[in-house]
Amino acid sequence: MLLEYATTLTFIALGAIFAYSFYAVLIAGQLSLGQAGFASLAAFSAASLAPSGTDVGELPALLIAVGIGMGVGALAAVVLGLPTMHLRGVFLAIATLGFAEAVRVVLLNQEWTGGAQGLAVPRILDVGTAWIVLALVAYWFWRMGPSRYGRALEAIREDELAARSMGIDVGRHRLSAFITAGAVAGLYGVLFAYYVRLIAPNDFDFTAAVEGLVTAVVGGSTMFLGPLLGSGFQTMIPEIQRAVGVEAGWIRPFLASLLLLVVILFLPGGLASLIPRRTRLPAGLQEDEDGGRPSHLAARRHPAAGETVVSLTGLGKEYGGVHAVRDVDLEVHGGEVVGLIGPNGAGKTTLVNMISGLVPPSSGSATVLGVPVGRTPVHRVAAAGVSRTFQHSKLFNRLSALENVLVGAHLVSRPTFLRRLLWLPSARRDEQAALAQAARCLRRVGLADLAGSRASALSYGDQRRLEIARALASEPSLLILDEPAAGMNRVEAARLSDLIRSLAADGLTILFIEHNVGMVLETCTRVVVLNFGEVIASGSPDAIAADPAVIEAYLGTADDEPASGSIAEGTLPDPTGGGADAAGSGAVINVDPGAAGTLEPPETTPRNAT
Ligand SMILES: Nc1ncnc2c1ncn2[C@@H]1O[C@H](COP(=O)(O)OP(=O)(O)OP(=O)(O)O)[C@@H](O)[C@H]1O
Repeated sequence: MLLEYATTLTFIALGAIFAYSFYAVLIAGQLSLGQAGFASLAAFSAASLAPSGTDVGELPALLIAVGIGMGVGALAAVVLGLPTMHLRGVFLAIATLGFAEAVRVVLLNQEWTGGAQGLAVPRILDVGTAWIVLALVAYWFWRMGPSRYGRALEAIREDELAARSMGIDVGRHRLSAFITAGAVAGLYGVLFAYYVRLIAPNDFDFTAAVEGLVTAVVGGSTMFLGPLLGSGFQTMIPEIQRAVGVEAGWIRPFLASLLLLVVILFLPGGLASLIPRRTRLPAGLQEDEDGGRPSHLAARRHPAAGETVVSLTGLGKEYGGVHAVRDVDLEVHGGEVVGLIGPNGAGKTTLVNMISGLVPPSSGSATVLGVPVGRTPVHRVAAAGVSRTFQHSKLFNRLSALENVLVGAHLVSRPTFLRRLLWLPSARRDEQAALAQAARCLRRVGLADLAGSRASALSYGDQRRLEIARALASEPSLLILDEPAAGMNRVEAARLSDLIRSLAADGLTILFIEHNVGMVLETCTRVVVLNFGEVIASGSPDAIAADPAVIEAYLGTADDEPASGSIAEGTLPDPTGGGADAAGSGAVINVDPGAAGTLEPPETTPRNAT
């Protein structure tokens, strides 16, 4: 019975292994078509270099061939990956496709490959071995998924900028995913060669690459079983045709294309997304008491009170002719809660983007926690102890709230993937510590009940709190919050104010932008006011509330329309001078009478990308 279907079963296994080489990069959000080239180089190298089965025995010959093939595939991926890893989306697909086509044409014109005639290879692979290898590959990706490395790849796929800000070295992770893809494609090439008996460069052409990609996409790139489901489905179509007596050759590609269309339109996560994804919640997650910092996490030394955390000298940023920030001198010290306020377009977000390393300054210098920002990659600034939230939530939408916060703990948790492969108890201990840390942060912002919910399914206010929990998980020394209360109601904003004060009491230094001036005055130890990119005032909340320059920036000069309101009470008019219409032009400030320390429901305004 099994033998009757041996060929079909072997091709399901081979197709799935090839699809895993696409899955390896799709999981990190990369679209590559170079796998056909890796497989082809691996197949011909192994077939030419590996000893024959008659000399060393069939299994050793196959193992040596697999070793050569995976090595060649991985090496080719390094060579191709180094110059192309900065490319995104379709550009990476085109570059890698170009590589695969170049490999095909070169191999087609070589004598040692047999050219278009191909190269004879002994059949050593059988169905059992093919499935054992597939099981090993699937095991690799299964164990990788919930590891620190696997979660980092998923985070990169969901939002690369946010992943960088969590301390993930995106370039290194993308390259390692690409090398894995090369090795797995090489493995496929060798197994294919040692099964089909005759390989030709045209077996690894554009159609083969697209078929591998389609199999991975149809199966699903968010769950390790996806490639297997995709390959099973694709390979079974002709078998089903045969069983029902319809032999037309066009049916398989037609159904495969139709399925691809259906998956892309209605099932973006592929067939695997039909399998419910469970997020394991750590024991005690729902408990109210705060269990303290898990001892397995890497420790971080926070600056003492009064120590310089941020030092900006003559910092400026110019976009074309627009001076978003000009000549800012600012020091922030350990334990301070500094509020950054100013009218729309004053340069607040640009300033914090420079402090967190996202935007390089055009002039001046900035040192944050001892790191010179501007010359330091974002993930290194994060590693120095800077953590942030964004003006527009940048959550990992397809991950659960808990998984989002686990990614936030990337910097303080230990790598677990290789130890997970071996089921070492220490990996489990480290995972438990990371889970406990994530649970602690979720509890701190009041989201423990929603730990298993997808980030995208949360309310706007909860998403903002989740971003704060994610930022806290790395145990930062400097926490930067960009409009954290946007979208929160009054009660939530008041709770947020309490949270910020309690974080400061724990020794965190906090810098936050907020349009709710009342809340800023109530929460901060110092307020810095920006207008037209320049610092126009800096001082205690009381001093700022009475500062004539600040009042002028918000209320306008004597020549302007008279406007009523008080900074101290947080009852300021819109500084852009707009009414309801001005919302469309970016106006937002809490103008609710008597709303000191509170916020109105969200006013939607056009914002920067970050
Ligand atoms: N990437 C960019 N390219 C060009 N101009 C930019 C860019 N980012 C910001 N600017 C400009 O720089 C100025 C300051 O913008 P920024 O977003 O920093 O102000 P903001 O005080 O944060 O405003 P808001 O309160 O509306 O968020 C604005 O004039 C804006 O148009």
